[in-house]
Amino acid sequence: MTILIKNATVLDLNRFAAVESDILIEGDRISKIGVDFEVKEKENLKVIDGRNKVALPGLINGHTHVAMTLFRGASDDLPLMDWLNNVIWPSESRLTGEDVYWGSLLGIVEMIKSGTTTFCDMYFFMDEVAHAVEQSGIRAVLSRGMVALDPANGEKGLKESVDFIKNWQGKANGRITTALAPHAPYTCPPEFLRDVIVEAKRLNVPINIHISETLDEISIIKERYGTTPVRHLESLGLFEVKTIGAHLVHVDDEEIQILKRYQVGAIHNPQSNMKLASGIAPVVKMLEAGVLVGLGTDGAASNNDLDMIEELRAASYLQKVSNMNPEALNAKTSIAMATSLGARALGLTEIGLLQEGYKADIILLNTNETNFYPRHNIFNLIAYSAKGADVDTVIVDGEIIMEKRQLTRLDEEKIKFEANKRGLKLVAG
Ligand SMILES: N[C@@H](CCSC[C@H]1O[C@@H](n2cnc3c(=O)[nH]cnc32)[C@H](O)[C@@H]1O)C(=O)O
Ligand SMILES: [Zn+2]
Repeated sequence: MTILIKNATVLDLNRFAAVESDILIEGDRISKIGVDFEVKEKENLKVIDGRNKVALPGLINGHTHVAMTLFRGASDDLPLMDWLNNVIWPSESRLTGEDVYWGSLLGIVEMIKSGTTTFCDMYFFMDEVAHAVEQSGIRAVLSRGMVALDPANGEKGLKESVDFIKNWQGKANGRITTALAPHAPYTCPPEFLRDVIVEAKRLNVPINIHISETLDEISIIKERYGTTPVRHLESLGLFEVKTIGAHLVHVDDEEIQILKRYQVGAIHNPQSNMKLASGIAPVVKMLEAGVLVGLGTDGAASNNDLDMIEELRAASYLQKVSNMNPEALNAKTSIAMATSLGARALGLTEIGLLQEGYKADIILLNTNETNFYPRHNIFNLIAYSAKGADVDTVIVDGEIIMEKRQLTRLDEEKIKFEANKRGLKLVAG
């Protein structure tokens, strides 16, 4: 189908400008942005009225565990290690593939409705997550999380990961890409990580891993290996593979230089870090050093939602208060972290900008709500006043997957019903 968005306010994140223009989408790509251009296709043309709407690249959720929506609100107000060991991991041991499928759909609906068009996931029963992605029309980088404290479990995880990558890499017209996901340096011993690095090079996929999330992790790594997580992973050669590192809360200046040198994608999850009291990542310092910093929500059980508009605002406010500087992490930078910079952090080169030739992953925010008036500065309005519910239309890969807040592919009521039933049962035991 050919889609023409007429008279929208289009965000150009290369120049950080907002321009009144039309956008033409042919197939899965943006073919033209401008005014008064001729459209040849007349028959199969869908025209969207862009007045009172701002078009921006679809938001990129750089780190989540999407099916963890099933555990949302089941257990809150705990530190990470207690939360994982005593609540989440026992409940996860009862999960079935079908549960993960419905939980993933619930999370995907939530993401689409708040403007996310790409997410990076680490979980298990990944075939089910991939089916949910395929059906929903969203884009995703998917990885099977591997915990190797018990070597047999690590081996099983690696085998499943390799099969998953072979089956799904590039599927759904390229909407699905894959990664290898050793869970964290404290759950994956060096010998296992070495095997993962070899496989990642052989399969040419990135590595997705939690790094330096809490001070507990820092103590564990210090005790076991006499160093810090980033140095430990560097010495193993892990960063020779394109790495997507979630959290990176506790990193010193020298580690920031390591992250920069290897172009590690550092995914900042401010709300999860605040809620689990993990700490405050030195985002301003990382950005100044030239690290590719993206943004993520983490799972819905530690956030507790998957709304990237909220997340980018939280990122900005957290840096302002921790640096005691209101100029820190300004509106444009936090929007870039959720879009163009986030794409680069994940190693995705065809999304994150509204630019001719790029994949057509576009969201339209309805700017006709009171929170968008007066129209002083659209970047400030998006970063500090917009809400997930202002997302009106979502296009991924050239297809409209939500129009006027109605999902075109998914049955939202059925998804809520199934996910609720399954989530309650899993946590009750
Ligand atoms: N336990 C599985 C694979 C783990 S997938 C990824 C794991 O990350 C867990 N997780 C979710 N949020 C966080 C976080 O913030 N830090 C560390 N782990 C997390 C999540 O509960 C899930 O168990 C196996 O070996 O078969
Ligand atoms: Zn996580």
